[in-house]
Amino acid sequence: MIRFDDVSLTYDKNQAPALEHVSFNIARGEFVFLVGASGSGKSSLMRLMTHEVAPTDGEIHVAGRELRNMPRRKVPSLRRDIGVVFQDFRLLENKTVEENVAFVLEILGRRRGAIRRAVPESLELVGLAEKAKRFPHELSGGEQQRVAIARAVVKQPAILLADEPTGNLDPANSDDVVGVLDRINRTSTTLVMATHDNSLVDRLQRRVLEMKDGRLVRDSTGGYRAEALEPDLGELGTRSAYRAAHGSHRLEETP
Ligand SMILES: Nc1ncnc2c1ncn2[C@@H]1O[C@H](COP(=O)(O)OP(=O)(O)OP(=O)(O)O)[C@@H](O)[C@H]1O
Repeated sequence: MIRFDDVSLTYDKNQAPALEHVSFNIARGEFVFLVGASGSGKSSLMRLMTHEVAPTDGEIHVAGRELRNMPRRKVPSLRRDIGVVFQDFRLLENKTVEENVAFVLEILGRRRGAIRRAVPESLELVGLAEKAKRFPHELSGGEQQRVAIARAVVKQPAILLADEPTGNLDPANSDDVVGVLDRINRTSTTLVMATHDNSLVDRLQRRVLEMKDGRLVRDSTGGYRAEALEPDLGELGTRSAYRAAHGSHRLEETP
């Protein structure tokens, strides 16, 4: 689903490379932690995945596309397949929870009926169906992050990138957010989460990619390998699994 082959990235020729000779392969449905000190290159990896920046060297494949030679006009289609969540939530303060989530689909030009169905499903997935009419400032940090997650997954992306999603949250809210990410991963969404929270990484026992000074220094695979559990069904498989999960996950499972 995400493959890096000997990827290097230099932002500025007068500075050391941000990434050097990075290679890994993330299969469909995996949950991968990206760890490493500040400045080690975690965000740069994510920026390469969304084609916000292009590699200086090496090849990147994301959701069946080779990014290095990808024409600019194909970038929106790549980004439809990727949801992104940031540390600072980035919600629109003058819109309600449901309007924040609907906005993504409006921009994508989805029909009103489809939006009316998708938004409550997405809010239910993150356990916030009953807060649809609230404004962001009326929610806790953890709830705001869960709205941001609902917004990221409402378009049913194959991949969800979370860059320090618990960085601004206390332990209880962090647990809620990680519980939601874990649930989303179980709908076959490939999940990559950058974090500084070692206790969380230890607890979840998933694959860890560790960066140091722009190099990949550790790739440990946890107990769960999605490709061993499920055949690769392509996009259709992802969507149907997502819908099946929407039907089966109820609010009482919400942490
Ligand atoms: N837009 C940019 N222009 C120039 N250098 C950059 C740019 N973005 C990042 N860098 C440099 O690239 C290196 C990797 O930064 P990156 O943001 O990927 O690290 P990080 O591991 O995500 O750090 P943090 O945990 O603090 O978010 C750093 O040396 C940083 O200064």
